[in-house]
Amino acid sequence: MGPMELIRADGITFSYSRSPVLHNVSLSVRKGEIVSLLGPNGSGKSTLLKVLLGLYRPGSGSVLLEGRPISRIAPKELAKRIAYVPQTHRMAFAYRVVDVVLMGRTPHKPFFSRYSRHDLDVALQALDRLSIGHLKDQSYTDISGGERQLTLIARALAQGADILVMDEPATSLDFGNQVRLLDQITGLSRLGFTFVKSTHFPDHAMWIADRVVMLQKGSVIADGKPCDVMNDESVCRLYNTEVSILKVNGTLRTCMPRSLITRNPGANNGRARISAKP
Ligand SMILES: Nc1ncnc2c1ncn2[C@@H]1O[C@H](COP(=O)(O)OP(=O)(O)OP(=O)(O)O)[C@@H](O)[C@H]1O
Repeated sequence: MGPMELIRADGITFSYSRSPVLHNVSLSVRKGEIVSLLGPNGSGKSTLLKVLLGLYRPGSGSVLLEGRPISRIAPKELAKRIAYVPQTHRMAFAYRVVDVVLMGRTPHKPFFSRYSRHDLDVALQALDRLSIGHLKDQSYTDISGGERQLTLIARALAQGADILVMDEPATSLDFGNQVRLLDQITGLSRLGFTFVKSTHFPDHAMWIADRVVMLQKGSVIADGKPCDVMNDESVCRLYNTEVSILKVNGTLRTCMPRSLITRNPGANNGRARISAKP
C-alpha cells in the first residue's frame, strides 16, 4: 500500500444468492480523495459500498484499511474510522438534531453509560462545522432533506470517522441543497476527510470527484480522474443513452443529453459555447 492509501479492495467477488453481483472488483482510496462510484441501477454500487464498510463479507478478495483486513477490525474501532452516511431518511421518532448527532458518539462510550459533556461538545462542534448549529434543538423530522443530510454527515464527524461512505447522498435533495452538499464534501476533503460515494449524477462526479470508478454489471470498467475516464463514449456506454460532455469556461464540464443538444442550435458535441448570461 502507498503511504496515502487508506482503503484497498482486491479481487472482490460477492453474491447474494447464486450469481455474483460483484466480479473481481479492485479499487484503492487515498486519504482526502473524493471517489465517486458511477453505474446504472443494479450495477452493484450499494453492494460494493457495504463490502468496503465491512458490512458484507466478500466471497473472495480482501478489503484492507491501512493494510489491515477490515474483517479483523473490531466494529467499535472500525466505526471510529469509517462512517456510513445513508440517503436522507425520515426517522420514526422525533429526535432532536443534536440527539441524532450524539448517536455518532456510541462507539466512544461504554454500552450502558450516558453521553458525557465531551460527547455533547463534539456533537455541537460537528453541527457548527457544517453550519447547522442553529438547528440543534429542532426535531429531525421537521428539518429539510438537505438539513437532514448535513445532520447525518455531522453524526459521522462526531463518530470520529475520517472516511465517509455515502450512498447516493444527493438523490432526494433539491438543486440548492445538492450544491450545498457538494460544497461541504469538497470543504471536508480539503481538511483531509475521505469520501467514497455513489451517485446517479455524472455532473456531480465531474464537478467534485478526484476519482471516478465506473461499475457495470458488477465489474469495474473504468477507474481514474474524471477528466481521463469520463467522455462521451464512456458515459454513453455506461448508461446506454446518448450524451455529450460539454466544456464550460474551458475547464469545467457538464453532461447533456445529445437529443437536447441537437434540438438546440449553437450546441454540438462538446464544442458548445455556454454563455454566462441567459
Ligand atoms: N439484499 C439483496 N438480496 C438479493 N439481491 C440483492 C440485494 N440487494 C441488491 N441485490 C441485487 O444485487 C444487484 C446490485 O444491487 P445494488 O443495490 O448493489 O446496485 P446499485 O448499483 O446500488 O443499484 P441502484 O443504483 O439501483 O441503487 C442487483 O441486481 C440487485 O437486485
